[in-house]
Amino acid sequence: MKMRKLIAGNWKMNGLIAQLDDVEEIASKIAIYPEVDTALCIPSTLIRPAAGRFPEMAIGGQDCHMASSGAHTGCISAIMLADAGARLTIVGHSERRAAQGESDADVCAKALAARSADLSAIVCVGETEAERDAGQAEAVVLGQLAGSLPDEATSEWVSIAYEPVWAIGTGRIPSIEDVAAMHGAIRNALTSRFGTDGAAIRILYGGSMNGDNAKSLLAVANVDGGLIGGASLKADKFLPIVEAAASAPR
Ligand SMILES: O=C(CO)COP(=O)(O)O
Repeated sequence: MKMRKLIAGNWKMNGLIAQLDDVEEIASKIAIYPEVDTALCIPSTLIRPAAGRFPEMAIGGQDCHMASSGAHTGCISAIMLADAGARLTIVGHSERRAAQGESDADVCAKALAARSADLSAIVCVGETEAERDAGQAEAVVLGQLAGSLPDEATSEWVSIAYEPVWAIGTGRIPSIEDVAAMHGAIRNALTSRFGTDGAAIRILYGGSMNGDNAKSLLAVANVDGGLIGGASLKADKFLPIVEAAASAPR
């Protein structure tokens, strides 16, 4: 199925107010690529200033609590993200699954909380290196997908990000064949669970995507965009990925 590519940045715990100058550069150039959807998931402290200064950019959060409010010191709810001007949020990133012990059921509840606040959700899945070496990559990823995606998921508000844990921040990426196999397996799982709409849910690849490898990754069947960490922090590293998405087959 032909679909618009989505290139989303994940700044993680990086970025002070001065770094909004990079967002300004990105925001001023994305109009050159109207065929690509772009988003930046930035620290919560920057959402309000970024959304106010760059209304043309889709600004997002990187996590949300499953509850809308309450006694959860240090947490942020989806409705708070939306109130600050976010249009989307990442949920279930492997760094949170590992460091905060988030389960598939937690991620599922967070995705539903995002939906309730009218946010889109990027739901992340991905295997560790040990799991891949043991030949379990596909089973792990499909298991995470089954548990992390709510039955209410539709292509309107959900994207998947396949991020092999061992490819994040390492400069290593899977072979093109392995990317094709995993994205194909995810696509099959989506269509068997959600029918024709499952064919329209975007599946992003994440993990060391950069201006040099984006073109070949984005040409793979069922790679409908990218979730970009390190290379999203600087406009001159992020924009070449958007450009590669603009010229990639749809
Ligand atoms: O974790 C990632 C995006 O969510 C990927 O990070 P890198 O692009 O820095 O490898």
